[in-house]
Amino acid sequence: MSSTQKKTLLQVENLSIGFSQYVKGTQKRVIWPINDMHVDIAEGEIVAVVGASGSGKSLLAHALLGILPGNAICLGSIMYRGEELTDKRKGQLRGREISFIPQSVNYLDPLMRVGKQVQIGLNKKSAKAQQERLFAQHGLNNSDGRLFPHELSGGMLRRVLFATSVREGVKLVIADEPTPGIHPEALAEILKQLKQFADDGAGVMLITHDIMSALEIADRVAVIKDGTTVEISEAEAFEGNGERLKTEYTQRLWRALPQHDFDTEVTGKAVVAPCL
Ligand SMILES: Nc1ncnc2c1ncn2[C@@H]1O[C@H](COP(=O)(O)OP(=O)(O)OP(=O)(O)O)[C@@H](O)[C@H]1O
Ligand code: NI
Repeated sequence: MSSTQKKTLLQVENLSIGFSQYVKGTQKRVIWPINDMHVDIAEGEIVAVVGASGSGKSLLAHALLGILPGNAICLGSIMYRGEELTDKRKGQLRGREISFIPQSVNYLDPLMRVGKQVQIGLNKKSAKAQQERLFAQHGLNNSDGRLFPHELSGGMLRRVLFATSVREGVKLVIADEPTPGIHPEALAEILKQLKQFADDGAGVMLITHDIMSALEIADRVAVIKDGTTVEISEAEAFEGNGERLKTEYTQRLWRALPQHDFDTEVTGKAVVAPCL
């Protein structure tokens, strides 16, 4: 599906994020890990955001959710459903219309049973039943709900995190690396669920290192490098030798994936890969 056919849900333009830091004790300076980044998502569209570690993917997610640290400076324009996404609005929509699947399981409360955590934000009356349904859908046992985060495996915790994102009325899903530490079957299930969000009309931002998995469901791919957007291309452009990709950086990234080893042999040229 192309974004031109659908209504724009989210439009990020000229996003820069800086942190003021003290140097030499008292002198302050600002570093800018995100510089002039842009990305947009239409209703019902899945946009994968890929980029090397430290390129600024999580900061982008946190800026959209309004959960950047207090010393962060955020510039640029974030439009959501045609209106500026102010800090106040971010707070109102977070965990409701805008759903977040965080990168780290540390986002879970270590002192609260995981079942209870999944019930947060659900209608009080039906919360317990709905949580149990979500657990079943995510391959978790009913009895797991009584456990605390430290009593679950990494893979199980990721599934709990995922269950916290499924809320009625979700219009934008931001998933930050939802798949590491997950076995292939669960990976397929997560991709299927993200696809389901999109089929139900939500926009999905899928932040990941795993381009091949992302391409199974993504409509477009935004490539991030050093805090800026290098390229946004239709998922279909990621095929063959990557001739349809716009930048050399993305072409190198694509050709360096393990699946494309044979290309190096055919051309006899060594591919210098930007690492993901
Ligand atoms: N609170 C902070 N203060 C200063 N710099 C920060 C802060 N948070 C993040 N950064 C810097 O911003 C850059 C981008 O970080 P970010 O976590 O967004 O990367 P990422 O693309 O999500 O990486 P990964 O794939 O490893 O999760 C990094 O260089 C990081 O050091
Ligand atoms: Ni990250």
